Amino acid sequence: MAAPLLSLRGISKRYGEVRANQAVDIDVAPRSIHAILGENGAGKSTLMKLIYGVETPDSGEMLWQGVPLKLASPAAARRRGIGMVFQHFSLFETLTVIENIRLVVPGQTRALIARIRELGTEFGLEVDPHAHVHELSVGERQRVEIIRCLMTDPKLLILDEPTSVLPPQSVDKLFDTLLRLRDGGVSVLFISHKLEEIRAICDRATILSAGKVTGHVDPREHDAHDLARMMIGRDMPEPPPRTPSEPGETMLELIGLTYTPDDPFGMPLKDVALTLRAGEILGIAGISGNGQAELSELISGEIRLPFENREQVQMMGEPVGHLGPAERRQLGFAFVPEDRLGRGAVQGMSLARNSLLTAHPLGLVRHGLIAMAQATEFTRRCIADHDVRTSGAEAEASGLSGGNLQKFIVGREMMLAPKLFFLAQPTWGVDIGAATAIRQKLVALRNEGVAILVISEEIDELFDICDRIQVLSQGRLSPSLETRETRPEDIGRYMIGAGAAA
Ligand SMILES: Nc1ncnc2c1ncn2[C@@H]1O[C@H](COP(=O)(O)OP(=O)(O)OP(=O)(O)O)[C@@H](O)[C@H]1O
Repeated sequence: MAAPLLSLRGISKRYGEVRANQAVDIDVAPRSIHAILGENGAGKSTLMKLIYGVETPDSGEMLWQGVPLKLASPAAARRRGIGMVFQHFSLFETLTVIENIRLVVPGQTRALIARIRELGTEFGLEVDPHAHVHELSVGERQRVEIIRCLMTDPKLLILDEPTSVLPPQSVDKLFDTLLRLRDGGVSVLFISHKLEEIRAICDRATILSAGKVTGHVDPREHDAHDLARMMIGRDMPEPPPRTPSEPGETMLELIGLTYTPDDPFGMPLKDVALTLRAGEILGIAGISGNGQAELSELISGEIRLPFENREQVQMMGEPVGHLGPAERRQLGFAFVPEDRLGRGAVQGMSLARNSLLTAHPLGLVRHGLIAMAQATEFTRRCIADHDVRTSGAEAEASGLSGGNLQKFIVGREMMLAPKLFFLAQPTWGVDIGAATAIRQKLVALRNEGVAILVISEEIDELFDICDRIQVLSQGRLSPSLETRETRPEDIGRYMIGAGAAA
């Protein structure tokens, strides 16, 4: 390989007892797309934070074009030519594209606009500099983030799970951009759990396991099964078995649900109808931003309807549209929100205290006082049964890797033994082994008679586990489609609002 652009030698980083990176050696070649693969908690994000100057290594050396590199901050990394696009975007919605860019990139507005257009044409990142960010799709927002990085002429661009937020059409467009960037002389470091994507565009892949490098491979020479085996140390798990079942009583019903959000950037829902019975899994397909957030909040009770419209949402046969989340939970409803940091868990609290948030009715509070021993015991069981990799019940939620926190939240809600279980993006950021485990558990619950509603952008996931699928597009819900009689293209047609075809 040509002299590396970036070399890591013996890089280690600990958080307390956790050795997040141990003696990591990696060479990133110039003009390459280099994947970092590994299970949840393997240390991928930590490594990227070290390279971008968010954290400093405890030991080891980084070399940039052969010269030792010490970074005190992300600003220092950017000055050296290292840029990073985070999973959670950092744009101001009420400002325009150019206003957002001007906040971090110096220069005259006219020259900046010309440069935005130039980069857009060169790398397939077309976006209107005068558009307000709230008007843009997720794919377009990501383009703005990438353009903003490119304005500082980076030689290395780091992308942390860039495709997890994108609909399929935008993924292809992003890959086209990354290939053009590579051909234009930029190297890309790319974290993803999607092995097929890695095979499609990466020249090299480094596999991390428990903080250590366990291999460097050319991903094009291995199939997804091979890569999974290297990553998780065993064969790729089988998709969950779905046994035929006779659906039981209706557990959730939405009847003519129409709702206009207060938020001017929200998506109104129009005449949404669905029925979910005990012993079935219903999937809601579609791209976020088409009413998913509003629908989730109306089902969870975070948004309440006026009393006179309460019949539009029914749970276990009762009208609940006017009730809040706690009252709905009392009926046997459990809920995993899409936003695990803002609403699923409180970052600054221990896992045991996070258990209390929703599991308090299971004897974790007695006579109005927290029963800490019970909360700890509940949390230990959740950690053990759901393979949450953490130091224990006292660990703070903020110290868990993204995928492990997701496993904890899903596990906590499953332990409530709900009759009606609703999950939004249940395996977002979860590695392939753990995602299959979650899907298997959902199917097992369905076989036991639980009614399960899943909102997901991952069509494969919905086809794996759902009995029926409905598509949410522009605030309208399609009719119910039997999964076994439906093809992904049928879902795609509803996603773009085209409806059924012969
Ligand atoms: N700020 C922190 N405090 C304590 N522990 C941390 C902190 N950040 C990361 N860790 C721990 O370091 C390990 C590596 O975490 P990291 O986020 O790098 O994993 P990852 O491979 O990116 O995982 P995922 O795929 O789930 O995002 C995990 O055990 C995590 O709990």
